[in-house]
Amino acid sequence: MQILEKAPAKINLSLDVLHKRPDGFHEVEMVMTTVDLADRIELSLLSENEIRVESESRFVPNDERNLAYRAAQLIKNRYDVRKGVKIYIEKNIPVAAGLAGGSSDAAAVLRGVNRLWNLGLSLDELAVLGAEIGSDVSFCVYGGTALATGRGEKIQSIPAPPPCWVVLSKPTLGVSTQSVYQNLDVEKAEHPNTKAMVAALKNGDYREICTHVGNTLEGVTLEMHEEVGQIKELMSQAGADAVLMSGSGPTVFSLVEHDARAQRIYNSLKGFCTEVYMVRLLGYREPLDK
Ligand SMILES: C[C@@](CO)(OP(=O)(O)O)[C@H](O)COP(=O)(O)OP(=O)(O)OC[C@H]1O[C@@H](n2ccc(N)nc2=O)[C@H](O)[C@@H]1O
Ligand SMILES: Nc1ncnc2c1ncn2[C@@H]1O[C@H](COP(=O)(O)OP(=O)(O)O)[C@@H](O)[C@H]1O
Repeated sequence: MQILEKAPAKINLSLDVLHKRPDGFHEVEMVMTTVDLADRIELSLLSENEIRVESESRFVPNDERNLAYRAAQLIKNRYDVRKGVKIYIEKNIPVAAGLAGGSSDAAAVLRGVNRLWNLGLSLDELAVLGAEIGSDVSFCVYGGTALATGRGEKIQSIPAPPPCWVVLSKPTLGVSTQSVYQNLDVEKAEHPNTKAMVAALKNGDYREICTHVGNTLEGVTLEMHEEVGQIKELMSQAGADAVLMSGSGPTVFSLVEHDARAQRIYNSLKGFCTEVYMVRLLGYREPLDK
């Protein structure tokens, strides 16, 4: 028996950091949405009682360091499952990019082993488990568009943005989420208007969505890596409707309504960095088990 799960990347349409908490994490308000750039996860039963991870990507560890491995291990231990699983990861999402690739793989494994091992858990139950793996995993369990609060694990579904193109561009450097949060000065940083973003989504108002994109972490990563600013500049010059860094970066995305303009932005970025993608928003909760 083989199970396939699509593990899509996310972008943060807005990301506000409110304050640092006593547990070391930061309290956030994030509006997140999935895009059609996805890893493909294949799960199959193993005759041995073990977890095996395989991938052709040289950036992905094949042991406990892999979030997909940890997801299988967590659910196996919690529900005392005495069966094995082979997890094959076709890696298409850039790694350490601010696109939650690892978190989405972990979420896909939670959904997938739930089916493979006939555990009958709900998405809400999987999302609670996901929070033990990482702050972004709960959102990735559901996909779609949501307001994420707490340290990112409290999820409220909201309407998807109107259809548009998303052009993503990642400079050839990785960013550690932990170091970006460590270097953030919450008082001095810029803060987006989360309420206005949520209202824009509820109203299906594309222009207002573009007006209210914002990311409190952007200034920190911009300060560390000038390439991020250069990509932002190129995208704006090429006519993007909105330009923002996703998560802790370094990937920058633009939202674009018109096909020809999206293609122009894609082409102009291709001359600047190798990892450029032009994709559609997924945005809504699609059945993720294709
Ligand atoms: C910034 C965001 C925005 O979506 O995404 P990425 O840039 O990683 O994609 C997330 O908040 C990242 O979520 P995730 O990558 O799951 O983070 P975790 O593994 O839980 O935490 C990594 C480290 O980031 C810091 N951290 C994370 C989340 C949070 N709300 N406050 C924090 O201070 C902590 O130092 C933690 O040790
Ligand atoms: N399945 C996985 N895919 C990608 N990265 C993974 C995975 N499992 C663990 N990692 C590790 O997690 C770190 C962050 O990866 P990723 O989720 O791609 O970034 P981000 O949190 O910035 O979106 C990387 O250092 C990577 O080695």
